[in-house]
Amino acid sequence: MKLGLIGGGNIGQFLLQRVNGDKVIKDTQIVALFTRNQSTAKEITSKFGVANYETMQDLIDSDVDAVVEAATVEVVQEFAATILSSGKDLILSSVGALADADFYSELEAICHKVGTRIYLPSGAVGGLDILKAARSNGDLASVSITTTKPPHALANAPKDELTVIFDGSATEAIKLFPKNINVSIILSLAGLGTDKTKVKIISDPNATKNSHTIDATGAFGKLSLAIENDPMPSNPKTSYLAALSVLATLKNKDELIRVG
Ligand SMILES: NC(=O)C1=CN([C@@H]2O[C@H](COP(=O)(O)OP(=O)(O)OC[C@H]3O[C@@H](n4cnc5c(N)ncnc54)[C@H](OP(=O)(O)O)[C@@H]3O)[C@@H](O)[C@H]2O)C=CC1
Ligand SMILES: O=C([O-])CC(=O)C(=O)O
Repeated sequence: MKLGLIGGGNIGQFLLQRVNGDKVIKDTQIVALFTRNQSTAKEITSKFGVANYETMQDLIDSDVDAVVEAATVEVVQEFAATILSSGKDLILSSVGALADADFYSELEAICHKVGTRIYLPSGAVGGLDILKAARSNGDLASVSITTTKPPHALANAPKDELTVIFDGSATEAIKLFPKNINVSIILSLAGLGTDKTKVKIISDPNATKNSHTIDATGAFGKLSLAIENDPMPSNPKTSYLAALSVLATLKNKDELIRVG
């Protein structure tokens, strides 16, 4: 499989190292890159042997089979429809873009018409299997997530005291923190939707990890899941697990026997 990559940052460079450098996925290579910073693009192209495209359309017109996004919510909003319409599958890191129900429906309609698929990795959290199973019978009653990060991993967070900087719905959370709370949208999509998924974001000056606590209730019983994520060294906002989950999605994309 030939992959195109959007975004040469933290997750993008991790994928380049594992897929192209270490060849961890048989018969799969990242062959094309579209990113913003052209000096980073030059370094990446010479280190990993990918072609750099200065416009998204040029990448779409290339012979890639699928496109992996590791950029921003805005980039997904701008380019997802064109990519899917061109017949290429899309694997997203910035899943927060799908919080907008109209945008979600628009992309779903394109996939239906063209026969393409969107893959949404679990990101920096887990428990999606439990939410999906509970929801399948209409028995999921509540879902909430509390995210705690150090102030330097959040936007405009107070530096010296533990502060709840957001308390509300996932719908509002992703608008205010598009680089921090994609996790609330993957939980919403697996569970009760963005309006009913409750989100709390805490800035903790003593935190060294990106922690997420997920609570859910329903006819199945009660879920309580706490994860303490090590941040990526190159971008403290992003947990290492988020990058691993994209790699796992690529590895499992065409699997014949599906787990979960
Ligand atoms: N689903 C989840 O659980 C998680 C999702 N994420 C999300 O994944 C995404 C990637 O994360 P990460 O790799 O850490 O982010 P980085 O900031 O490290 O990298 C983003 C890359 O995208 C590039 N970029 C930004 N804007 C554009 C644009 N308009 N056109 C082309 N390229 C662009 C940046 O270029 P430049 O160098 O010029 O800035 C940079 O190379 C983010 O949206 C993040 O919020 C992160 C963690 C968890
Ligand atoms: O990486 C994390 O811990 C969570 C994150 O940034 C996001 O969901 O956007």
